[in-house]
Amino acid sequence: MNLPATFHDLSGTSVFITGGGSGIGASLTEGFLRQGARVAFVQRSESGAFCDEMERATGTRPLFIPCDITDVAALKAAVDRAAEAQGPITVLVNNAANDERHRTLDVDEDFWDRSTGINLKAYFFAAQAVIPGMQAAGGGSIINFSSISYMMGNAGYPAYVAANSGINGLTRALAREFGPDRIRVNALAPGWVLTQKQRDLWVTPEGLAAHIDRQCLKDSLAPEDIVGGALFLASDLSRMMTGQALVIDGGVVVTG
Ligand SMILES: NC(=O)c1ccc[n+]([C@@H]2O[C@H](COP(=O)([O-])OP(=O)(O)OC[C@H]3O[C@@H](n4cnc5c(N)ncnc54)[C@H](O)[C@@H]3O)[C@@H](O)[C@H]2O)c1
Ligand SMILES: O=C(O)C(=O)C[C@H](O)[C@H](O)CO
Repeated sequence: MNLPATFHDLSGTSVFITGGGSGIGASLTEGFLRQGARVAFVQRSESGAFCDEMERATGTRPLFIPCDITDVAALKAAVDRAAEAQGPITVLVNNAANDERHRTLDVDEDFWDRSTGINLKAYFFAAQAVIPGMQAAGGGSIINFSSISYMMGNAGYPAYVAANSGINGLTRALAREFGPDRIRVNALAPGWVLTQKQRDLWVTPEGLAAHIDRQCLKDSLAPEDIVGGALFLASDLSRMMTGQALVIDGGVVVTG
């Protein structure tokens, strides 16, 4: 990954990323490591090979903690372990999500609870787990990954879309509550980012062409394209920015 900028204040920072071993999360892990940050990440699947790769590429090994983020006690234990090993967490990236497709008339209560458990509830409890450490450290930055899916009004995964809208409400509420502690809380909403998983599961030539037709910029987005926005929101460069949603989508959703 070639990063054209250095955010000096991120060097040595203790960063915690959910789902930091694959997809966009893997690029976030690499991006923060390249800034000299100490990165801990959680996900369910084994990540030894990815950590080896990161150590080779950046000179620093991320701390991988296996954890299902829908298990709130395990999530809190993972945050505590990361803080103990790498110092108080001052950057939290709520990135892990599940965009499994479903149809409204097929959804039962169990599916709804599982979906919102990953896509919304875990965001809240990860924030709750890091906030006392951020308060003690004199501040921090929480970055909540959302999605343009709810701005576009996408069909095909209503529980996911609802959670992504909810993430913006949560972001604003936490920004208001913890602003006096100098804890900034922002959302980052990517457009369609062509991870390997997206290519394997959801990308069709027609679907992609129709989507790019809606973008102002006609290139497709790669995971690396999202990293700069996350580094900016983590860094003091965005010192007075909180409660906002930063959209990186090639211009599908025209904001302003
Ligand atoms: N890829 C896109 O096109 C796109 C578009 C808009 C928004 N986003 C958002 O960006 C973020 C990352 O997306 P992505 O496409 O890289 O996702 P992904 O599905 O490729 O990766 C998600 C990560 O979360 C982890 N994860 C999932 N469930 C978990 C659980 N219960 N416990 C622990 N870890 C778990 C996975 O292991 C994986 O590492 C998400 O918040 C997503 O909503 C992605
Ligand atoms: O899945 C998401 O969160 C997306 O935003 C993906 C795309 O924007 C979508 O699949 C294109 O219609």
